[in-house]
Order: sequence, then C-alpha cells, then structure tokens
Amino acid sequence: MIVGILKEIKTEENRVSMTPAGVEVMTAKGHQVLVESLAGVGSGFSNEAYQAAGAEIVAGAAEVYARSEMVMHVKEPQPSEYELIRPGQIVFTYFHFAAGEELTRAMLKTGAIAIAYETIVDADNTLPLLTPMSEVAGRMAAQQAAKYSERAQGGRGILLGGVPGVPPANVLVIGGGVVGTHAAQMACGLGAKVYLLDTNLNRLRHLSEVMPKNCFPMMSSPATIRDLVQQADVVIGAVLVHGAKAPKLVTREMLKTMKKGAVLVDVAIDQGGCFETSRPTTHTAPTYEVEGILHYCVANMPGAVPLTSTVALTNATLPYAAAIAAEDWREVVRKTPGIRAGVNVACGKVTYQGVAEAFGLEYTPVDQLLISIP
Ligand SMILES: NC(=O)C1=CN([C@@H]2O[C@H](COP(=O)(O)OP(=O)(O)OC[C@H]3O[C@@H](n4cnc5c(N)ncnc54)[C@H](O)[C@@H]3O)[C@@H](O)[C@H]2O)C=CC1
Ligand SMILES: CC(=O)C(=O)O
Ligand SMILES: [Mg+2]
Repeated sequence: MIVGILKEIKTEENRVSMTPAGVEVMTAKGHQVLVESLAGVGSGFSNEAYQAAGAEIVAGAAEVYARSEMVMHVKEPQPSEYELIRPGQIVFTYFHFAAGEELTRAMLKTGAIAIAYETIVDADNTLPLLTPMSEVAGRMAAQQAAKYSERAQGGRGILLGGVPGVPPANVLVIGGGVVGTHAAQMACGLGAKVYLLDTNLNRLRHLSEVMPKNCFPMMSSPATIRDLVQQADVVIGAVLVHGAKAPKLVTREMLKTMKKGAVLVDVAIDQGGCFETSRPTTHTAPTYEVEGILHYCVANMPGAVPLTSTVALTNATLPYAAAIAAEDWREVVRKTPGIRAGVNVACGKVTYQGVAEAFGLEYTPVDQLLISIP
C-alpha cells in the first residue's frame, strides 16, 4: 500500500504520525511510504532520516493526498485539506468527531474512510491508541495546573505541594481513567491533596489500592462535584464516554462558588469539554477567565512535548497502521472488531453511534455498510 505521512498544520502541533523507525518497519513489509517534506522536524526527525528509512520525501500535502491510499495524521484534517481527500481513501488519525460537526459533515462529503485512533478498542475495551496521549496529557495537566496557579500566570499564587507549615493545594480530578490517574499521580508527587472521582466502582477499588496516600478516590456524583469544587485550587476534567460528547459536570453556577484564581484544566475538551464554560484554546493562547476562574482547554496538549509524544504515539499506532495497510480495509474491518470500532465515517455514512447522536445524523453500523458495498 502507498501510505502518506502528512505534516501537522494545527496551531503549535509539532508531532508527526510516524517516526523514521516506523517507516523502516512499514517499508520492510513492502509498503511505499511518502513523507511530506519537513513533517518530522518539530519532533526532531529530518527529511534525511526518513529517506534513510526508505521513505520518499514529497513536496506538499496535495501530492501526499493525491498519491496515497492511506494518509496518516496526528490531529484531524484542517479545512484547507478537505478538498484534497479522495473517495475511498483511508484517513487514519485522531478525529474526535463528536466535538466537530463541521469536520463530520466535511468527512461525510469526501466519501473517505475515517478511522479514528481514539475509538479503536482492544480486547479489554480499553483504547490503545488514545492511551499514550492520555498518559502525556494527564501528566501535563498537573504541570499546567502548577504553572497557572502562579500569580504571574493569573492564578491564586500557590504552590501545589505547599511547604512545611503551609498546607498543600486541593486538586480535584474528575475521571479516573488514563488521563485522570496520570494527572493525579503527578499532583500527588508534588504533594497536593488529590480527590479523584469516577463513576465506576471497580475502577475506584483499583485506584484505592494503587494510588498514593494523598489521593482520595471517590464516587463521582453531581453533589460530590458541587461540594469539592468549592474547596478546590485546581480542577482537572478527565472524563470520557467512548466516542461521545463529554458530559458537562461543572456548571457556570458552580464557578461562582469557587475560590477566585482557581485553575480549571479541561483535558476532555477534545470531546467537547466537561465544564459548561470550556471552549478549545491553543498552545499560543492557552487560557482565559470566566467568573474569576482560569480555564486551560488546549485540545492537543501532547503537541507541546513532541519529542516524547511522537515516539509514544508511533509505538502504539504502528501495529495498527501495518494491519490496515496489509489488505483491503473491508477485510481488515470484517475480521478485526477493535479496528472496526475505529471506523467513524465511511463512504458518506456515519458509522459510529455516538457521532450520529451528537448531530442528529443517520447511523449506519459498519457491518451494514459492508454488506451494501462490494
Ligand atoms: N486535550 C488533549 O490534548 C487530550 C485529551 N484527551 C482526552 O481526555 C479524555 C479522557 O481520556 P482517557 O483518560 O484516556 O479516558 P478513559 O476512558 O481512560 O477514562 C475516562 C474515565 O472517565 C470516567 N467517567 C465517565 N463519566 C464520568 C463522570 N460522570 N464522572 C467521573 N468519571 C466519569 C470513566 O469511568 C473512565 O474511568 C478524553 O476525552 C480524551 O480524548 C486525551 C489526550 C489528549
Ligand atoms: C488525543 C488527542 O487528541 C491528542 O493527543 O491531541
Ligand atoms: Mg486532543
């Protein structure tokens, strides 16, 4: 198969969807890999490194789209790319469709096969291609919370861990999955008092066993959130309902009860955000204030640490890219339920229920689509 690696064009996005080491694996399997010129520079990989791994360097995105059977990105295609995507072409990347109606409608129009990293599942129903970036974003969430708690950054002017004689900050993490656990571990490591909420009781049992003593796993409910936000210096939003729009768990009314200058980090922003007052921001302008509360809502947090993130991402995506490239996508999807769960939009149909529900669009299960196309 001809596989195209595109340069990321989202603001301050320095990751790339395949490392030279990944290209070497793909070319050894007999695939032709086209890499858009300078796609890897933000992650420390030169054109020469890709050429040495067997890739062909291609001048621009238009040629990559025109020649590739499958294109890979990190972030969702941007509007300037919609016209370049061809019917039947596989686009393999993070899409987060449930938070992007324009993107969903644009991908429907292309007739392409949109396989979303974030909804591919493995045997235990976890998300193998979301996990590595959730690990990065979770850890970063605690770092960003610490930074924006500084006075000069607009925060309350507190140190998350306190010092001897001065109590630590209260950190509330909503969602005890990958992001939440990594955020809580980092905040605990800094010495903060951390409340970690989830709705899954078995998950809470596990967290109670493995988390440090300054972490308090608790059942998530509107009442608990309403109480805990009042004491919080930092709130980190880390919930996910697979492929669906995030539930709004912290309301504008609740902000009025919070300490002025407290910091909200909404990691779930890529699925629409779990705070009523969240809207996506960029690394260039990451924060804004509502009701005296600082909001940090960057939808591509791992893009800020590309040397870590690109390698972590390729470690996870490469086996899936190789599996998809190995044969016709319909065959791959028929026999691999985990990859089938990644197909969100295909041949002009919405094939993921959460996305169809988010925008009132018709839902066509992948199995049904496969029957109707040759
Ligand atoms: N902004 C960014 O740059 C990035 C954002 N993300 C996003 O972070 C979010 C979380 O991802 P993961 O941790 O990997 O998901 P996950 O599936 O590992 O964890 C989500 C957790 O939320 C819990 N949950 C669901 N509803 C809840 C509620 N009402 N209250 C409390 N907990 C609830 C679930 O039980 C689950 O344990 C996703 O939206 C993901 O796309 C991930 C990476 C980067
Ligand atoms: C998960 C995701 O959207 C990101 O890493 O940017
Ligand atoms: Mg994101």
